[in-house]
Parts: sequence; C-alpha cells; structure tokens
Amino acid sequence: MLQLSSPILPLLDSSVLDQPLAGAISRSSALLIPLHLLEKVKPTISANQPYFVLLPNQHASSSSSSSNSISPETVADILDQGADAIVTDDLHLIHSFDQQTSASRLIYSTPNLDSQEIAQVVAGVLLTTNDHGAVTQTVSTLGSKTNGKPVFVSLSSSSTSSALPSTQDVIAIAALGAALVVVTSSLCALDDGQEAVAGKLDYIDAFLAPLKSDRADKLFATVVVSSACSTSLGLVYSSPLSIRKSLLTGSAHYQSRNRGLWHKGETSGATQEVVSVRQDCDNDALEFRVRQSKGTASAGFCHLGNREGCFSSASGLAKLESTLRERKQSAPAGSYTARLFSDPSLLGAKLREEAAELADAKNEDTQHVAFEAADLLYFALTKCVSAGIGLEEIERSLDAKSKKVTRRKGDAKEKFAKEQKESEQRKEGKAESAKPPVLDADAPIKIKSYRLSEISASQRIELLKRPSIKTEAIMGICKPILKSIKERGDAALLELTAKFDKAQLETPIRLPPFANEEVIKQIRPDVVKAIDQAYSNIHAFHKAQKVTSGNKAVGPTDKSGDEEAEDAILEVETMPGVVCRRFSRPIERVGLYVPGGTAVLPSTALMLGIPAQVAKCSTKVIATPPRPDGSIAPEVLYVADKVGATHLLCAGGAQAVGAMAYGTETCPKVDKIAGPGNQFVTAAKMIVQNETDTLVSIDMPAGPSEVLVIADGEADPAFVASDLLSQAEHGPDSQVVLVGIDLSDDQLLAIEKEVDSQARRLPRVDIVRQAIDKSVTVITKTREEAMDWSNDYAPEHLIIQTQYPEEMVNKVKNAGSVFVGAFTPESCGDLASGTNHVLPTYGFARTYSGVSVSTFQKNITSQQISTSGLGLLGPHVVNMAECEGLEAHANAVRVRLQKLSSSSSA
Ligand SMILES: NC(=O)c1ccc[n+]([C@@H]2O[C@H](COP(=O)([O-])OP(=O)(O)OC[C@H]3O[C@@H](n4cnc5c(N)ncnc54)[C@H](O)[C@@H]3O)[C@@H](O)[C@H]2O)c1
Ligand SMILES: N[C@H](CO)Cc1c[nH]c[nH+]1
Repeated sequence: MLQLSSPILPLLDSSVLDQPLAGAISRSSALLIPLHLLEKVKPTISANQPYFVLLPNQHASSSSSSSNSISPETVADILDQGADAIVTDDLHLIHSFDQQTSASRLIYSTPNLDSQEIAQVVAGVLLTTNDHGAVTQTVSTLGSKTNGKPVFVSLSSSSTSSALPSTQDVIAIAALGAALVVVTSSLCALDDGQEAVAGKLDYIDAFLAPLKSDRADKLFATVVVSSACSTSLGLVYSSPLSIRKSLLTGSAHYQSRNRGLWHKGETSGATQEVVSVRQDCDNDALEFRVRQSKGTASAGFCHLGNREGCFSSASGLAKLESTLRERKQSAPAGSYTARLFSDPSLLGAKLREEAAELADAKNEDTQHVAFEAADLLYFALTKCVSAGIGLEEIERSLDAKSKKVTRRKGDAKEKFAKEQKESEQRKEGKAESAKPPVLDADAPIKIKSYRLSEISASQRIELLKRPSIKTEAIMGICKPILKSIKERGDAALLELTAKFDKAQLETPIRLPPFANEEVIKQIRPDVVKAIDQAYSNIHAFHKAQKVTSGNKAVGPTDKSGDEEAEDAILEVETMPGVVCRRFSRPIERVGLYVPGGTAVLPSTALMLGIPAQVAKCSTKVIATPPRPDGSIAPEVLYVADKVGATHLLCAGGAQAVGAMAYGTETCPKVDKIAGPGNQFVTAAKMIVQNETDTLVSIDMPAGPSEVLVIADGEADPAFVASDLLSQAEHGPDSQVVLVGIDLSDDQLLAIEKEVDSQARRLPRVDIVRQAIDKSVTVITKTREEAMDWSNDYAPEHLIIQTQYPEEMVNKVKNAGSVFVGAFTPESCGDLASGTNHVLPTYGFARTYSGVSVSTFQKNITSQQISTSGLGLLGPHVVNMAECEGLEAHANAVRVRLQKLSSSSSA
C-alpha cells in the first residue's frame, strides 16, 4: 500500500539528476519518472530510490488513442522490474488489472476525481489542478485520511510546465493532505548557509516546510530504526539543520538537546548511513531508517557500551545475525558454527535436511513447525552471513519480489515433487503403525504356547527373537532431537521437555540438596523406610564388589572393605625384575538415566546412584523426565540426596541423553551414560556413543524389560503367573517367556488361568495385554532342553522355579540376573535385595553384564622394570621388534642395554 511520507514528489524531467539533489531525494521521497526516460535513468538511480513511472497521457494526446496506449503486459513488466507504482490516466488499463494490483500499484492521473467506484479501484491519484477545493474533494473521495491512499498535486495544467512552485505551495498542499509534484529541473539541494539559486526551489526547504513542532525547543521527535529487521534503536531529536545534513550527506545527524548538532559516530566511527527519512501522518515526527556501520569497536546505537539499541538488545533473527557475524570473525575453535563456516558441504547438507524436516512437520503440531522453521532459518542465515550478506539484503530481495505482479505458476521441480510424495507416503505408513492398538477387554489374556517337539528349526529361530524394534524410524526421530540439543543447548532442551513431557521449566537443572523436609513429608513413611532398607542392601552388595584383596592392597583402610578404601592393586612379577600392575580409577563424570515416562522409578536411581557413589565418581548427573507440573517425584529426589548426586537434570528421552553427552549451558558434559529407558533413550545412547567427537560411552543397550521363567510341574501356577506379569507391566514392548519342563496340558492351563485372572486385576492391564501379545510359552521335554532355550534367548532376568533350582544355576551360560527358587520373586531383585536391576536386554546378556561398580570405573595398568629385569627381557623385545620390522621399538631397548653394558664394563 502506497503512503504519503514526504510533502513533495519530484518529477524527473531530464535524464540527468545531479548530486546532492539525487541523494537527498532518494533518502526522502519517491521519484516520478516519465516512461520515455525510464530505460535511460534506471541504471543511474540509487538502489534505495522508490520510483513511480508516469505513462504518457492518453486524453491529452493529439494522436489516436492507440498510438499512446501501453499494454497491460508492458505495465506488468515495469512493475515486476521494481517500479513502486504506475501513474496513468488510462482507465481501461487500470481495469485490466485485478483489483488487488490496481488498488496497490496504479495511480490514476486526472484533473478531478468524482467517481467513488474509481476511488476504490486505484492506489492513489495524481491531480492536475490549481483548485484547492478539488484537492480537498479528491482527498475525501479517495478516503486518504483513513486509508492513507496518496493524492499528488501538479499545480500547472501541464506537468512539464516550468512554473516554479514555492515552499508556500508545498505547505498549502500538505495542509490539504496531499503532496506537491515539482519537476526536478526546478529543484536544487542546498547546504546550510548556501545561497539560493535563481529559478530553483530548495528541495530540502520544501521537504521541511510542512514540519511543525509542538515542543518548546522546536525540535522533532525522531524514531531511529535499523534497516535490518526494522528493529527500533532509540528515540532522538532532529532540527531542520540536522535533517538537512542527513539528507545531503547520507550520514545520520541529530540534534542533541545538550550539545547541539550531533553527527552520529563522528568520533567513535560508529556512523549510521541514512536509508530513508519519513515524516509521520501529521508532520510533527520523523522516522530515520539507518544502516549501522559494522566492524567498529562500538557499532551499537546506545551510549551504554556496545549495545545495538537503547530499548533492549536485539532478539530473534536480528540477534542471530549479529551472533553469526561475530562467530564469522572469531568463532571459538571447535564451535559448531565455525565448522559450518569452514565446511560448505556440511552447511549445504544441513540446509537440505532442515528444509525436508520442516516440510514433514505436521501443521497440527505448531510447536514442531516453529522448531523446524527455526532450525532452517539458522542454517539459511549461516549461509547468508558466510556469503557476506544478512537480513537487510534478504529483506530487500523479498521487497523486490513482492513488487512483482506477474504470478508464476509456482510448481515444484519434478525431483522435489517426487521426494515430497514419497515422504508423505512413508509418513502415512508410519502413522498407520503408530495408531494405538484397539484392545478388546473381553479377549483372553493368554500367551501363545508351543511344544518344542512340534516346532521346526526355523520356527525355533523366530520364537527366540525379541519383538521387532523399528530401529531406523526411532533413530530418525532421535537424530534431530540430539542435533538441536548440540546446537541450541538449554533452549532446545526446554522446548523438547515442553513438547514431550508437557512441562514448562525455567531451567532444566537442579543442584543439591534435592529433598528438604517438605519433600520428604510427601513420601509415605513406610516408603522412606523401604528406600532406606533397599539403599542399605544394594550398597552392601556393591561395596563388596570393590577389589580389596589384590596381591598388594593400598589405601588408608584397605583391609576393611570400607567404601573409603582404594581398590587393591593387582601386582604380578612376571619375570624377575619385571613388575606389572593393574589399578582402577573412577570415571569422573557420569550421567544416570532414571526412566519416568510411565512409572516413577526411585529403585533405578538407587541401582545407578549407589555403584557410582561406591566408585567415587566426582560428577553424578541424574536425569529423569519431569511431570507436567514440572515437579520430580519426591522419592527420586530423596534417593538423589542419598547417593550424592551432584546435578538433577529434569529432562527425559533423547534430549536428556543429548544434554549429558554434549553438555549444555547448565548441564555438565559427562564421560559415560548409564541407565535403562524406552526405545528413544536406548537409540539416543547408541547414537552418541558412535559419535567420535562426543567422547561418551554407555553402559549397555538396555531396553524394554524381559523375563524368562523356567517352571516344572512342581511350580505354583500363581507364583509363575505373578513373575511373568511383573515384567509384562513395565511396557507394551516388554516380553515375557515361560519355558515349561514337561508340563501337561492341565498344568499349562492352570498357569494360563492365573495369568488371565491376575492380569485383569492389575491397574496396568492395557500395557500387560500388549506385552503378553508379544510373548511366548515353550514346553520342553527335559531340563536340559529348557536350559538350552534359556541360554539361546539370553534373558535379562531368569527365574528358576523347579524342584532343584541350584543345580540348574550351574548350567546358566547367558543371563543378566538369576532368581533361584520358588520364594525368590524377581521383584526383590528389582527393588531391594541388593543385586542391580539395570541389566542387558534384547539378547545382549550374551556379551554384557549388568550395572555394577566396575561400570563406573576403568582399569589402568602400569609396569616397572629394574636394570636386571631389562637385562633379561630386553633381548627378547629387540628380537620381536625386529621381527615386526619396528626398528625404533628395538632401539628404545638397545640404547638402554648399551648404557648398562658400558657402565658395567667401566
Ligand atoms: N532394563 C532395565 O533395567 C529397566 C529398568 C527400568 C525400566 N526399564 C524400561 O525403561 C522403559 C521406561 O520407559 P518410559 O517411556 O516409561 O520412560 P522413559 O523415561 O524411558 O521415556 C520417557 C521419555 O521418552 C520420550 N518420548 C516419549 N515419546 C516420544 C516420541 N514420540 N518421540 C520422541 N521422544 C519420546 C520423552 O522425552 C519422555 O521424556 C520401559 O521400557 C521399561 O521397561 C528398563
Ligand atoms: N524390572 C526392571 C528392570 O528390568 C526394574 C524395575 C524397576 N522397578 C521395578 N522394576
């Protein structure tokens, strides 16, 4: 929409427009260019100069109307190329454009406007008249005072007349709510004190003429706005003199109320280039749009240090641009932005990735759309800053595009259209599988059963498999989450916590103490006692894992097995004079993930916190998802204090793993992450472990809980069923396996009945139903077959409910933890007996152990060789080094042996 912002509209009447007039006009007014001059002058006018194109007059033409008429296509072309408006008296032309284009870009040239209909269609009016009454009438018909549509007045009957208007004319026309058209050949731009030029009106005098101040000091309030992102920088004052200097020089001048004329940046170098000066609607205030000089020590506008503006520091895109510019000049080594600047391929790949992610974000998930758009803008602006441009250039390009009236079809290139289709199809498939299962409350809760003797070899392999995890899809979800934590730290962490856990937090980190009296009061007293008992048992079992009986014990209280004791040093003299040692040290910084999505798990906080405490890790970050009100379960807080946690990270899922792996502004980076969790947690742990730059290791790929129960005919069906259900209730992905030794149909049925009836009484019956659906029963003939099945399956938990359970323990090859006998339910190990419940799942018990003190330690070896020891060992080392072709290795021994032989012969 066109608006009046200057009381004067210069009409170019020669192809040359000299400085400083050209500069002053480009900073303060549009320029009216007759069509016949357009091609010639366009290359010479300033890039900031708004301009209207004046078409030849149709009605005044003596020739036939067709000879002067300009086609709509030509007009569209002129607008596309950057003209702000077209001035024409051709109503056919105006009507040939759609309403929107005409109303925003076509100015009707006429001696009088008397049609409401035309007033609605056009963007403004150029009136050729000397009659002030006609001007008032046109301003009113056009509705300029409410809709801002401009009226320009050419006083002479012919716009090319050389009659010289005066500043009085400018004031009079401005008072009517219009701007005066003046030919440029009758304008000049004079500096303060310069003599008037005969036959010319001073453009700046004309510009200033209608300005009126209501202040005692006669200054004009002036809003200073950055041309990049339109950020307001401050409020200052202008005088006629300072405005004149600004328009003439293009460098901002203001009028200080204490110090008089103020050339901004004259001493500091932080000057401002004037992009435009506009008068407000009632001519008593100004807006200066400026470009702040970059690269000076104090490029900001505010007198308080190097602040961009006086109101507040920049935010959003403007802030991002300034950060990127700083980073480009001196990015901290190793920073991600520095990497992007120096690796165009990485930046290009990220731009493509982010654009695809934004395209895939669902409109209903508005936060996600904003999140992905922010990522894309970050990389897009990094690309621009790296190419030496910024928001101002982007905005200029947007403005130029917005001037185009020729609509392009806008279809996507075939390659991208195809990619988009494929992505939508993939998503539809995924959404189908992500739909919550429809559960039939009347259906029996029954585990599918098989007799080993009746299944084929390939069926056996299938039955031993875990429920499939869509690893690729889960990784695809986790990777962008991890990336945003790496790039945006706490800000991303808080957004993701709001998104996934529905908790709005101010900070993601809490520091000890975590549980004051108020918190402890919220815990049932018998639960406090239970936690204390569990702590004591688990601590006792883990403290005993410290190696206190090596060949050579060290430390202050080494014999007692006390927590303060150092681990014993393993020492072996492998040959005389050659002593080899191994000693352990705590891993310094550890992250302990305590799941919290579907259950409160203070037991997991104990299972991770106690071994880390016994190992003496110095930084222990407990991460757990907050509840929607932002709180953490008081039981977990109580345990956090008991195990000496140093930080509590209120976040869950992949984002918590990312925060601990990379570190954020508030969360320390850790060296190892331990703990179970859902598929997102497990996938994120695996991803960060594989990133060589991140330098973080993990305990194990612990996933959904599982149990395998071996039961014979002696087992109590109620006990067996209760053990199976105790793990089935953990999550829909949990799997439980019953291996029955020679059970009759009736014995199996008794267990199945118990499973069904006990499950229906559980509050988490819906979860149980889904887990039981993924579970199996296998009936074997013998104990050996049962044990073979268990060893092949490698369960997280193995429960043995048979007549002689201890004998079977000897045959266990693969399992996370074993529960021996009818009165050893897994729940005891899960919660309080002393063993650890963080155990390998998914068959990883073949190679991994559960969490223990050694999870939080590393072993270091050392050796010391005496001169006689080197005399004995050295020649063998030389021979082996020569055999491997490693002369330097051999030399390291030879030089010493030579020294020994020369000193013994001396
Ligand atoms: N093996 C063991 O020792 C052991 C011990 C206890 C629990 N577990 C297992 O831990 C798991 C706990 O899972 P949980 O969900 O209750 O808690 P969790 O803390 O592991 O996961 C919750 C988090 O998952 C993330 N999340 C949820 N939906 C998401 C989505 N669509 N996209 C991205 N992120 C998403 C959220 O960030 C949320 O904070 C269960 O599978 C349980 O069996 C295992
Ligand atoms: N069974 C889980 C380990 O797989 C641990 C747990 C926590 N609370 C109850 N059980």
